[in-house]
Amino acid sequence: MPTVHLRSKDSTTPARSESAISIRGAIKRYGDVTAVDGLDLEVPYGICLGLLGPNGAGKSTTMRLLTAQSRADAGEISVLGHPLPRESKTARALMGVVPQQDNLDEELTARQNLEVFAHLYRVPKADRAAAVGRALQVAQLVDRADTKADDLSGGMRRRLLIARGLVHRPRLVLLDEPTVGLDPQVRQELWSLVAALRAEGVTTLMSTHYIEEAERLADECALMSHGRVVARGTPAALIAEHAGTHVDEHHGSPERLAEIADLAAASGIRTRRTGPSVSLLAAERQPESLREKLGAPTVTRAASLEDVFVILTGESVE
Ligand SMILES: Nc1ncnc2c1ncn2[C@@H]1O[C@H](COP(=O)(O)OP(=O)(O)OP(=O)(O)O)[C@@H](O)[C@H]1O
Repeated sequence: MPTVHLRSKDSTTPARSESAISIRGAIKRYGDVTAVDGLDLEVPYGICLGLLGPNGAGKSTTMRLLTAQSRADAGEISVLGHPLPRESKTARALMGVVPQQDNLDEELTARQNLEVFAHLYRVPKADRAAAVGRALQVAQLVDRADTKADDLSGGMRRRLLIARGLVHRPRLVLLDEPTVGLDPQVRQELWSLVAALRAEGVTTLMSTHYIEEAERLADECALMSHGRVVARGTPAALIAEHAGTHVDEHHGSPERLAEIADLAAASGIRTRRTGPSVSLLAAERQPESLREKLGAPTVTRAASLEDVFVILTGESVE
């Protein structure tokens, strides 16, 4: 990964807000569906916050509210100190947005795609060539600058999409499911790109339903379920609070597993079903009496963010 400078040079003039993003009590309804349901979210400057949640949790809707593509039915939202929707134009010009859907112009080359956005983001004419050159470097597409987007591989297009959102060196970047549907190798490449942003101190809000992605890249995670944040903290803190230090997995017949789950619940120990086993979270907290009734677990393993995700959202993971 080349050393690239992604952060805005104008960071000497930070907005006078405490958070890069502030969402208070936001509600967004689509007919009978409440996609965002009283959402509170503060993103301090300089961190990468992972917005983690299952499909339908409201992550994309939250992103759309922040880019003012959607208007909240209630609540207060401000981005880089600019209240939305009143100052959405200013806010949009200051942030970089990387959408979930690939919306590159396929007829244009990589360079031309970046030029169009440098223009849209009002990069001064004299600086545009340098901005585009830097973005090509970020995307590692210097050699493919004159290739039409249509002829780039899936991974190259994703990198271009991210670099396009960075062409004006924004202080805040919104990444909506940056690696959804990509193969593991391409995902790894994009992770280095996001890690570079983080190292540069660019504030990043990244929605994802890949737990590993959040665990690797995010300083903090906000776990979203049914339109609101149900837990927030560093991955380590979330694991310690909700899943303890270790998990006991018990295998057995379906009847035995149901019995184990009932016994654990009666002792206030949370469980999750994983295929042919039942897992006791924070197993170190189980009383001796329960341990005696259950016998030795089949496997004992370290608690993970996946355990937290499953227990708090009630969803399984891919
Ligand atoms: N334009 C829309 N019209 C109607 N319902 C919508 C619309 N956009 C989102 N929804 C609904 O709002 C809820 C939240 O959707 P949203 O796309 O924000 O979730 P998500 O967490 O981003 O999930 P995914 O990972 O699948 O994108 C879902 O029930 C979805 O069907």
